[in-house]
Amino acid sequence: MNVDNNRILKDKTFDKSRWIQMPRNVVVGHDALLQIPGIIDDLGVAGPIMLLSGATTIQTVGARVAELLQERPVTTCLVGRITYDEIQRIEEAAKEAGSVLIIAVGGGRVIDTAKVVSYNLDIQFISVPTAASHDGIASSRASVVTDAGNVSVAAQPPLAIVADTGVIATAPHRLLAAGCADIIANYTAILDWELSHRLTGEAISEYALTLSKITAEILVNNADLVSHNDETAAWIVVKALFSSGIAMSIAGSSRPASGGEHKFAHMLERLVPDSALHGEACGLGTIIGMYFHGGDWKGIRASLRRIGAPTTPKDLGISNETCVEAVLRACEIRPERFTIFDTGITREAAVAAVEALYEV
Ligand SMILES: NC(=O)C1=CN([C@@H]2O[C@H](COP(=O)(O)OP(=O)(O)OC[C@H]3O[C@@H](n4cnc5c(N)ncnc54)[C@H](OP(=O)(O)O)[C@@H]3O)[C@@H](O)[C@H]2O)C=CC1
Ligand SMILES: O=C(CO)COP(=O)(O)O
Ligand SMILES: [Zn+2]
Repeated sequence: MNVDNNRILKDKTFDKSRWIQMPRNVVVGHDALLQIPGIIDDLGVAGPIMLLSGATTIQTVGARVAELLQERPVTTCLVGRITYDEIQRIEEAAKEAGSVLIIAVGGGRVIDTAKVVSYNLDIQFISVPTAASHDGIASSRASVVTDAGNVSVAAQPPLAIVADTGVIATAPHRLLAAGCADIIANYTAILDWELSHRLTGEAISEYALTLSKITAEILVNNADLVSHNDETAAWIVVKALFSSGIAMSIAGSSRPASGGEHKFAHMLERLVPDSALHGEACGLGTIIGMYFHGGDWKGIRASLRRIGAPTTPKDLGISNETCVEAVLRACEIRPERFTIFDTGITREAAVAAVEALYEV
């Protein structure tokens, strides 16, 4: 059943209520894909299935999942950019096919699309990440691209997550490094949340905040283990992405994992679409955000470098000027979310921050 995570039920004695939705089955490990038919049976969902995937992932993992489901009625749909038009197109296809369950096999775009479509149609969905590239694997939020930039919308968390570490370990290392950067972003996301709490009185959830922070710390402590084509590395990163997603579900917002560094990343995506993976842009934003907070930005940069994530505009193939523009215009994204990027940064300060990225 879909719910508004922030629904407030008025009551005479206690006027606060929150409905937190969490995944029911989480299967992580080698050959976890093989568990999908059993998981569907365990969930007791019977009827037509919509298999959502991406243009690349359908050819490998999506095809394997389709084979595992060959006894069942399955409609396959490929997801492009996650916009409201695209969501509507997939909703229509799911309605036409009478789908009662969505299985999302792919990266963050595919999984976020399934979250919104399943929420709108009030049907269930299973998240099958093909890469550890983002922390939306488990969360009840989805990020949708609009003309005004990315918006974070309430959505349905997966009823089950199937993370096959064999699959994830063979994905390009760039995706794993981006997932790590999306977690490292939690450092500045929580600093921004605390800043907003102090300056604007915004409510914070200590549980969500602490979980988000510990998740980033554990990941950074294990950074040396994050190597390519290694299932242990896939394990470590998937656990962190799951944990960060749960922090968002507890908060009922992406606040614990998305602050100014994400606003910067969303603006960069708007200025130069597809120049970076989501996590890569967030990593760059985290160094810059930490620089403005006066924190250990060199430590953040060192962790990102160790993992193999980009740390300069040059690494991403974009100009310093574009990066400065993204710093200055990050405040246009989700203006209601107060962060260090919303404090009136001057062009001189933005240029200095971007130049500092190259310091040895
Ligand atoms: N809701 C939330 O809480 C969160 C949402 N997000 C969202 O997630 C998205 C970012 O996710 P991300 O995964 O980086 O981006 P994408 O979903 O765009 O995936 C990036 C690319 O990786 C490819 N890919 C995925 N898995 C594999 C694999 N095993 N082998 C080869 N290629 C593969 C995809 O292929 P294909 O063409 O098949 O798609 C795609 O081309 C953004 O839209 C972001 O806003 C991010 C964090 C949190
Ligand atoms: O990416 C996220 C957390 O990593 C959350 O997405 P938003 O920035 O769209 O809220
Ligand atoms: Zn993110």
